[in-house]
Amino acid sequence: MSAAPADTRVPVFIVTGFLGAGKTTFLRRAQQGAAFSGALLLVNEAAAFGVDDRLLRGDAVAVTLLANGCLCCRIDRGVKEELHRVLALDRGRHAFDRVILELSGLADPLAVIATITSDPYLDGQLRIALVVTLVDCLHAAQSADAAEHRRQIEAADIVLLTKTDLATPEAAAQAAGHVAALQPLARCIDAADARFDRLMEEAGPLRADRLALETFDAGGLPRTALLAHTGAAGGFACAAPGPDTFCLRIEERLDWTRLALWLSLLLHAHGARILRIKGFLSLDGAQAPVLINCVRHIAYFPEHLEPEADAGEGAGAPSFLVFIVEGLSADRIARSFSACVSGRPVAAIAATPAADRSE
Ligand SMILES: Nc1nc2c(ncn2[C@@H]2O[C@H](COP(=O)(O)OP(=O)(O)OP(=O)(O)O)[C@@H](O)[C@H]2O)c(=O)[nH]1
Repeated sequence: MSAAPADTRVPVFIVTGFLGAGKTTFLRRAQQGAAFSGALLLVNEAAAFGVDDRLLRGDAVAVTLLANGCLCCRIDRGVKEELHRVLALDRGRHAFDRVILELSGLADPLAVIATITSDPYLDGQLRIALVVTLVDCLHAAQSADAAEHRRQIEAADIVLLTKTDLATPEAAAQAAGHVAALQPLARCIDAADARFDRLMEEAGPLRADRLALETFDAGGLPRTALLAHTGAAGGFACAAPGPDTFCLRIEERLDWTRLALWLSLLLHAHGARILRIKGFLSLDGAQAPVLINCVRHIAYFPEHLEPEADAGEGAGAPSFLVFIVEGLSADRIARSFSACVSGRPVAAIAATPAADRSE
């Protein structure tokens, strides 16, 4: 009996997880190893202003920002068009040997998978190799009600638990239990112990085993395939009305003390409604932009980027902050920022591209 022909399609590695779970942190660690070598990296952001693509370069063949918000709703203009475009440009020359797709924290990976597998051209060129979902042990319980968060775990072949260094053992155990309830077949490990290049090597058997178990349990089509196609056919319902995404862009350099005080007051008062704040700041006296990250009530240590490592416009470029919030007024936040931090008027900019907002 002759062996089945080898699958020569380009493998696609999907990295997903809710807002602030640690996707970019994991990928930044991976870019120091061999994981990015030969890869085409697509970074999807919830806002039109990219942060993550500036942090991820490594040896990747190319890095493309898909700043099209909630990707599952705009899949035709987002990942699908981009994959068609790069594959057409490549014309079989194989300039890249894998695709790494970092999804926005609000994206539904099952819808993304369905879009790729239901497009005959893409399905002929690409195969889904692995879905890695990052789950934040500090916030797994708070995010449990978000449909996106559940679908991200349901899609997972591997779940990486993040922030185990900050979480209590009880919170980490609770997060692992939450994962097991939603996707018992995923392998769940501490992100600190995970290496992306190793996961890539094991991807084939890992995914095949999970899908085989799932098919066996369901007695037919894998459950996640059914979920994906139900979502795709019916148009996956994004959480309505959904979080608001907006940006503040500030032209002048900022005073760190005033900004830090304002942020800590904002998070203290409204952290429960702040899903995410991230951005680059141009601070008085700093040689390069400073990266800041907040998730719910927590502000993480600011990171002074190395001037040569920053792929943006460098020191002195306008600061920008992306906010993803629930039930907070963008204008009030902008007014408060103007009054307490910059001393000049700052307007909140809708962070989703105009074309997308018309939908
Ligand atoms: N202490 C600690 N901090 C972490 C860990 N993982 C991520 N962080 C921090 O959490 C913040 C958010 O991490 P990101 O990697 O930007 O999260 P993300 O999932 O890419 O965020 P979005 O793309 O906005 O959804 C950053 O300040 C990280 O430094 C971890 O395991 N331990």
